[in-house]
Amino acid sequence: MGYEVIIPAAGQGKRMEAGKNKLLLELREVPVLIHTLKVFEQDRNCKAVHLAIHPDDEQEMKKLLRKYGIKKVASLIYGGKERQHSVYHVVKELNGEGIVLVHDAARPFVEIDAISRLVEAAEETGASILAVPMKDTVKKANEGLVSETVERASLWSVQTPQAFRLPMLLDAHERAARESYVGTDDASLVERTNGNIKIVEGSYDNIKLTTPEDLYFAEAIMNKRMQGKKKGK
Ligand SMILES: Nc1ccn([C@@H]2O[C@H](COP(=O)(O)OP(=O)(O)OP(=O)(O)O)[C@@H](O)[C@H]2O)c(=O)n1
Ligand SMILES: C[C@](O)(CO)[C@H](O)COP(=O)(O)O
Repeated sequence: MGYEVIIPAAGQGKRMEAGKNKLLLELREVPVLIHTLKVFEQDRNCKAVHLAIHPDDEQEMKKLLRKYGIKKVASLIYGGKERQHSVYHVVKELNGEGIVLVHDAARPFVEIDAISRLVEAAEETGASILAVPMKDTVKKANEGLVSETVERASLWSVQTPQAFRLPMLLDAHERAARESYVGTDDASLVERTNGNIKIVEGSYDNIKLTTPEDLYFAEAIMNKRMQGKKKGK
């Protein structure tokens, strides 16, 4: 059940328009990055955290790790131009055949129960992803005109963490690098190597903080969790 986790945190958060890496923004006076890292600090199955960072954030992030007593960060590695490059820079440094998770630093609301179900699935199939059923109707379009409505029953909104046996993840990244393929998640690279990827149903709360309005959703999720705690849930 033990796993290591790669946390890409080397983005610039351009769509958040905060003028700095969105991971340094605070939710209830704690930086987003720390909210995310605390989940893995608290999960006893997490053996080590590997953080991909931007050189410009290095000092600030190191300071935060000390301030909040984050102990499981085993390596800090400079990321690359795209998220995928940041993950690859870390994957290359890891050893063994165990389960490795990749989790966006910008998803602070993932829960330990979901991580455990994800890891269990990856132990069976070699790869698994968290996802939720699509709620919207999705259409394809050409130059602003609808060309097709996609069958919703088979559509999932994909989240992180995503879990893989390390050799499978490494092979997929090496192949993508050789073929100059850039995908928006790690599973899309594994799909190209014909890996079987199990979908594990997650929670709609596990949002990625991407644009400014996501901060309002984040506040609502934190409120809901506080209320739950007060009621002893
Ligand atoms: N070159 C990059 C780009 C992104 N990420 C990380 O990947 C996660 C998901 O990416 P996204 O939400 O797109 O973050 P940003 O790239 O920071 O945002 P934007 O695209 O709006 O600039 C984030 O934790 C981000 O820090 C990364 O490690 N390296
Ligand atoms: C990996 C991911 O969070 C899964 O939903 C997503 O694909 C990242 O994409 P983005 O382009 O960085 O928002």
